[in-house]
Amino acid sequence: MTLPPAITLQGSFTLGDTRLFGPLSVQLPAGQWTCLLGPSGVGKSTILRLILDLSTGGQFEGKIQAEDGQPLRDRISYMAQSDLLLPWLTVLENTVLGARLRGEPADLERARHLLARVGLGAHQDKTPAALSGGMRQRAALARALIEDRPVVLLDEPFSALDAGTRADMQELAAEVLQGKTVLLVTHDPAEASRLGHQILLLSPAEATIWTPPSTAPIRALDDPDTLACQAALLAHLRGQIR
Ligand SMILES: Nc1ncnc2c1ncn2[C@@H]1O[C@H](COP(=O)(O)OP(=O)(O)OP(=O)(O)O)[C@@H](O)[C@H]1O
Repeated sequence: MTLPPAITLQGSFTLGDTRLFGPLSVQLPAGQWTCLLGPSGVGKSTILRLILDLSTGGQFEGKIQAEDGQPLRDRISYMAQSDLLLPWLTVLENTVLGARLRGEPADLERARHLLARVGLGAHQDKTPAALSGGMRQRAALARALIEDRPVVLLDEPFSALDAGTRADMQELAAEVLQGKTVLLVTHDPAEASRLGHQILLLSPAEATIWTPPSTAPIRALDDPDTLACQAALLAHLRGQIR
């Protein structure tokens, strides 16, 4: 595996005749978690799709590059907002789908281990239709975590989970993805305050840096600085949409 690179995105994005965001500059530090927040529809998922070089329905003018100058293609693991599980495969088969699509041997032992860690050990032979929404999201998380890629893009990966499970999955993701360059889209100020080495607030005009707590992630849920960051961030976001 190559070392996790820093990534820069500079430019503007237009949908039809309307500029959605930019010109802006986003820097993702190497080997760190960046949490991206912003109002619904501002273009957070679009930024992930641009980094992935997937279709967006719009036009991007600018550049996206890894600091090491190497292509990002084949170095990214992605968890989309919808789970994208294949309905005819079991949970275990969905977890190793990436290897299967690449024609590589599947690491079933690691897949089973990760499924146990996300609480789906007893459900690995079921199809997605037999799972709840939160269980499907955890299956999609296991599929993203099993890919040993230096860059990881997560689009609201914990949004369907109950509070306790969400905290557990944040801790698991922080452990498994330690040292990788991670971009996490979230609407949750508590999540960003807990997980972010860097917190970015996206608006149509710019991406601004919100100062995270001075301690290293992952931070304790009851850490006073983390709670203060969460409260201040929420107040700011509420002010933005009023
Ligand atoms: N494939 C597409 N074709 C055309 N327009 C699209 C497409 N995908 C997204 N859009 C539009 O692009 C804009 C930004 O969408 P995007 O999903 O990036 O926002 P977001 O900030 O992630 O929103 P949310 O927080 O609600 O998930 C929205 O106006 C959306 O309707």
